[in-house]
Amino acid sequence: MLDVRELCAGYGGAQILDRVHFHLAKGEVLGILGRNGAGKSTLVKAVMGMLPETRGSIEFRGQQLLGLPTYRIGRIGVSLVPQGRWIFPKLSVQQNLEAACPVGQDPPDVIFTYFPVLRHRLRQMGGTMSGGEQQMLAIARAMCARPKVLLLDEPSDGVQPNIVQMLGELIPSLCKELEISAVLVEQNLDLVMNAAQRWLVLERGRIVHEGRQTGADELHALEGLLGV
Ligand SMILES: Nc1ncnc2c1ncn2[C@@H]1O[C@H](COP(=O)(O)OP(=O)(O)OP(=O)(O)O)[C@@H](O)[C@H]1O
Repeated sequence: MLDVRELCAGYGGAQILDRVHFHLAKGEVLGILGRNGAGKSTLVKAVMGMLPETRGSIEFRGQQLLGLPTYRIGRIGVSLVPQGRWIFPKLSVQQNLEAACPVGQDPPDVIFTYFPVLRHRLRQMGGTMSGGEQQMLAIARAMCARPKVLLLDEPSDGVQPNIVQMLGELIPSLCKELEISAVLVEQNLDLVMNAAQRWLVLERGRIVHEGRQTGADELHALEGLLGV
């Protein structure tokens, strides 16, 4: 679904990502781990076409995304759930969802299958919802564009543990059932090991580790790399 090669990106002449390389298979959940400032958010922003200083190659089903504006990348089938959620706080849940739908389309019903709480909150202002509920809204909003690739940037941030556990079960089942592939950027090791089939560790903008086994050795290696 996504084939990223030699990706370099940064801000104002400062290079943050250094020749990042990965692929994402259909229906796969790929974790991206790393300490604060490692470049995780920069990676998803670069894929979304939000950073002008991006070089390398980002292919989505064989189509080059590099150089396309963000709205085109969204229309082609890649959706971002940004860190901090960025829902519209003064719009209702319904309006938040409608704002993300292609013109003339309603929010897909399937979002209420995965997030039934939203159906009962359609008139509530987004900003009055809890952190966990806002995260569900942010994921549901991204699904309104009917993406084939979801980029989830630290969905556990500011969310209580029971909802994080729920996300750990929901993300892989949603991807499997709807044939969506996901890049799951996280600092929460448990969430990544529960939800992802494979994970990469970024350190100062470079991939320094790739794992897929959930055993004690891998956990120990990840804890060392992440300093937890
Ligand atoms: N808009 C910006 N302008 C300049 N530098 C930036 C900007 N955004 C991020 N950076 C720098 O890029 C580096 C990587 O930041 P990034 O947000 O990608 O890290 P991260 O791994 O997502 O961290 P965290 O887990 O804390 O969110 C950091 O050194 C950060 O200070």
